[in-house]
Amino acid sequence: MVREVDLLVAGGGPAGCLAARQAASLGARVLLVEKKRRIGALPHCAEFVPRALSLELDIPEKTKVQDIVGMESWLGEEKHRTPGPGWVLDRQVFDFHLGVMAAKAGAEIWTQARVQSLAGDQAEIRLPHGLEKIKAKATVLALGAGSQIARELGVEKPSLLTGVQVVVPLTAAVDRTLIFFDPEIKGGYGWLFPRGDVANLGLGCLPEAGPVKALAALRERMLAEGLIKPGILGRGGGAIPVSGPVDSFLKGNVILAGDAAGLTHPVTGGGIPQAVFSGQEAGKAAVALARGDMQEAREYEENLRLRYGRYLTRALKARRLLSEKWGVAPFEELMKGTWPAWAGAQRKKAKKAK
Ligand SMILES: Cc1cc2nc3c(=O)[nH]c(=O)nc-3n(C[C@H](O)[C@H](O)[C@H](O)COP(=O)(O)OP(=O)(O)OC[C@H]3O[C@@H](n4cnc5c(N)ncnc54)[C@H](O)[C@@H]3O)c2cc1C
Repeated sequence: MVREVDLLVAGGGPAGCLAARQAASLGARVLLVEKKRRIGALPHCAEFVPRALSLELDIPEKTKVQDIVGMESWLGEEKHRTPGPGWVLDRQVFDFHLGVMAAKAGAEIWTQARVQSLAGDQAEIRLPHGLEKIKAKATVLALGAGSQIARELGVEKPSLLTGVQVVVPLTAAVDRTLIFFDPEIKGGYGWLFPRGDVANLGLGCLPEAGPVKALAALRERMLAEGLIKPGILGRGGGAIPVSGPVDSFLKGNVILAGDAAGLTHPVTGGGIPQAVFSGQEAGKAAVALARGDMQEAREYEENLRLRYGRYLTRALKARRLLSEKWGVAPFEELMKGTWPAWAGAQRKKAKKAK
């Protein structure tokens, strides 16, 4: 038997959950499918979000584990302190909370449900008890970075950095995100994002640059600096897309959102705010698409470009510096447009110096 819905949402990360919530709250019959056992189970993430995200989404206190006052970037021996307030979240709690919001709005959620194929309005979902066939008027594709299903729809494979991360005990409280640029971390950077007594210590770099070895070296450095204690409480990692937005966010009756749409920042690897924005917008657009309103559905592309076009274009330029000129890229060039607050602070400093 084929199950019919208005909207199929593929993937239960932030983009998928918010698309499902938005569409369900507009009255659509929504089915969200997630391959993991639980929404929010072990997301690959350093878990930092800027405070500005709260303008778009109510972020409950229970999802925040650490207040962040700013950022400290290490470039060799140089250290730059810049503004950049935000929070380190507990992504497991955060993503689950978004799933609950979607369910409360009326979306039906299936876990341990893997999208096996997607063609036109037909999808096959692999569940523990067998295969389910779904007929959907529209689909939101929010399967994260580099999915095979996206490729089958004609989405080009993005360039991916390999992200690796460990959870380590801190020696003392830290209230900033620490960022490390180092020639050993080729094509990317390292991070230490505090979360109470522990921190997410990780890096993203070119896969061929030996991410595991580079992370071991970074951990040794942090131990030598006295920032962390010995021991590893957890390990994780994942792919970080860094080639920018896909050529089209609409593929027939499929709408791409979040990492699947290539919205991750090509230098910082940050993608939660873009997943939140695009998920909500994709939910609205998918409802329009399901009732055959192409005009409104196309506004999705326009909204994404208006909101993130310039930001991501500038970041792509910085990414090129990171890939091509690594080792000689001046810090200020690298950072241009990457963290706007940083740029603002530098401008003020330069004015004062004059
Ligand atoms: C190591 C690392 C650190 C990061 N740190 C940060 C950070 O500090 N701040 C930040 O803003 N961003 C960070 N990011 C990026 C951030 O995690 C993503 O941008 C964000 O999760 C994107 O949300 P999404 O909903 O698009 O995709 P995802 O969160 O990846 O969700 C996709 C979902 O689809 C599911 N799925 C995949 N295939 C299938 C299938 N066939 N069938 C059913 N379900 C499927 C997956 O299980 C997953 O739950 C980091 C990424 C990595 C890898």
